[in-house]
Amino acid sequence: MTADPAAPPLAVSVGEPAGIGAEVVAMAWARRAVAGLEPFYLLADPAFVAARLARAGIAVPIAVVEPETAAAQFADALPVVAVDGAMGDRPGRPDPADAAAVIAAIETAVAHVRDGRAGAVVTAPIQKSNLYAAGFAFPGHTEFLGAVAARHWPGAPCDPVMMLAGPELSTVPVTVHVALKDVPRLLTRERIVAVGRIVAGDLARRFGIADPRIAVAGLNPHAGEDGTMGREDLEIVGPAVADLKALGIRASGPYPSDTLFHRRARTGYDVVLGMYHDQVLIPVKTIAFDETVNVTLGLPFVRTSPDHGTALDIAGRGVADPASMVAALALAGRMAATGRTGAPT
Ligand SMILES: NC(=O)c1ccc[n+]([C@@H]2O[C@H](COP(=O)([O-])OP(=O)(O)OC[C@H]3O[C@@H](n4cnc5c(N)ncnc54)[C@H](O)[C@@H]3O)[C@@H](O)[C@H]2O)c1
Ligand SMILES: N[C@H](C(=O)O)[C@H](O)COP(=O)(O)O
Repeated sequence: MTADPAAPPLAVSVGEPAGIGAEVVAMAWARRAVAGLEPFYLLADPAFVAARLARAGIAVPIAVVEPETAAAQFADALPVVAVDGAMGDRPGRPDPADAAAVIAAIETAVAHVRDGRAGAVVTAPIQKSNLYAAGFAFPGHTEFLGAVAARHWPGAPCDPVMMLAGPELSTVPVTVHVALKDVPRLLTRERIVAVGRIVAGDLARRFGIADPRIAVAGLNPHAGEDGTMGREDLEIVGPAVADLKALGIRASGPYPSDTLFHRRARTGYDVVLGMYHDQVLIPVKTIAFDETVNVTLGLPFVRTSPDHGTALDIAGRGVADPASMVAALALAGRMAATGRTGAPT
């Protein structure tokens, strides 16, 4: 892909300051040329970023900028746009005092895209429990971004759908950040169809897969074994697959999920729609933890994220692998370019 010099840079929210976010963003910047990354800037407290990079021994210069001057600085330094609020350099020790600035970074990234100052949002991981402790009312970025988008793009479709996109496997959970015991209650024919439609539409529009093959995983062992191991696959998942087919979408299933992810099975579809988080995030992270990207479909803007979390256990040491952040930045750049030109790159 050739970078468009007129394209706005990508806005990257720093995520949990006690985690590895700032470190993997700086290390991704160091790989910008070899990875062919579009210009990006980090939304954070600049004093925190400087302190963390020094502590971690990451020799990346930073430049405090506005979004409009980020691209010009990108060759020489990691551009940092200051957010409201301070962030503490406490590796491995999240503090609810940082939560307001962490949330402000995410909100600001979206506002910058809305205003045309940024081309896409890339988020470094948040420590969900730390934000909850400070009153954050959303299970994760995915749900929060849906609410922020609805505010900034009134009337536009905003139904966030999580997709984990890896080099060999891409998966979508229909239910996301909910307790396993609540999944059967939350699983409806209508919701499976709604998610399937968003996946089919966005894979065509944003990924250039014109008629994506969607394999739908069953909820129960052996997809219910004809109703003997749970009736949801007969009564909810199966009818939803039929509805998707009736809409002209190339959906199939429900399939037993234990045999849906091996190498040969993976040649038969473009994406798996699963019924709950771990059913489809375990295989994708097991196959390619370092390269997989979390993409939010169903929004009026592009958002990507690495697939890993805050990695509190290794924060502050400069040893985190930035590969998934590099992949998230690269994918956001490609998706933003597709949005500008209408053609997948
Ligand atoms: N996008 C996001 O905001 C996001 C994504 C996933 C998890 N999380 C959050 O992160 C927190 C911690 O989650 P977790 O412990 O389940 O998963 P985790 O991904 O943070 O860590 C799991 C293991 O993988 C290692 N690891 C993670 N990323 C690494 C990297 N880049 N290089 C080297 N090793 C790496 C960690 O050291 C740890 O041993 C939770 O609050 C969770 O909700 C946030
Ligand atoms: N469910 C994601 C995962 O395990 O990788 C992660 O929690 C990120 O979710 P958000 O992007 O919604 O924060």
